[in-house]
Amino acid sequence: MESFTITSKKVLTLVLVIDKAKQMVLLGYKKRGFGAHLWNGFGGKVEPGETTREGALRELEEEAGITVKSEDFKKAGILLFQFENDPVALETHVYKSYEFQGQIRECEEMRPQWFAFANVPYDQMWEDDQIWLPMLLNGQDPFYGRIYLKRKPVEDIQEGETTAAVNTSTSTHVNHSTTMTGTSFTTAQPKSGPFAMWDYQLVHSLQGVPHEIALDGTIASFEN
Ligand SMILES: CNc1ncnc2c1ncn2[C@@H]1O[C@H](COP(=O)(O)OP(=O)(O)OP(=O)(O)O)[C@@H](O)[C@H]1O
Repeated sequence: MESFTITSKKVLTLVLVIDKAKQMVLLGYKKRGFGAHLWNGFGGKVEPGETTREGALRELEEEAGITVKSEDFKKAGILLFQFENDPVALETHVYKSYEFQGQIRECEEMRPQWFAFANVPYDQMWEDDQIWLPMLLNGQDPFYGRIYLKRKPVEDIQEGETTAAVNTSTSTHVNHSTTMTGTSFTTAQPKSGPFAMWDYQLVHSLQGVPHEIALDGTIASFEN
């Protein structure tokens, strides 16, 4: 795991708005920047002086034009993305809401669209989304974990690439402990995006959501 050693992290947010009655989730097509041409939740970097909650609500308003009342806005998980040969990890705080106010609108960065739970475009999303988003949609949150990604060879990220099925024969590593041990699966072939998921450790937590994941993966405290 030498090539996945990290020395610092950036704090990011990711927001999923869900229509429970219609069993649909609001995603955004990222038009530019990191993760361009992929569907994802709404979010971005947390600014100095902002809490992750405030940052998540601001990004949702900027990118989808909608607001969520504080009491409806729930922390669903925290994910530490580690990239091969990159000492800076991305600590992503995931939030969810079943309610929202305002008019959904497109912006320069994101094009929002509702998807039925059964039609989420996982083949046009970050590979890790297919691991944790079903958990969030099925109410198996909160969760936390680490996800390891490798940069794809350039020839694999050309348009029209064939997408090999991900090996899901081993079960997803979801348990009720607070440790993050065990390996789940390694993708046979990269799917979408500039990075391929290499490995992950994901835990369905009964204690709430960790405040943060330390660089060595340890968890100090939880919030509810
Ligand atoms: C590696 N696997 C991943 N899987 C799922 N989601 C991922 C992700 N890696 C990053 N993300 C999300 O992508 C957004 C990037 O945000 P990003 O555009 O960089 O931030 P922000 O809008 O502040 O950027 P600008 O400052 O406008 O450039 C942000 O929500 C972040 O959580």
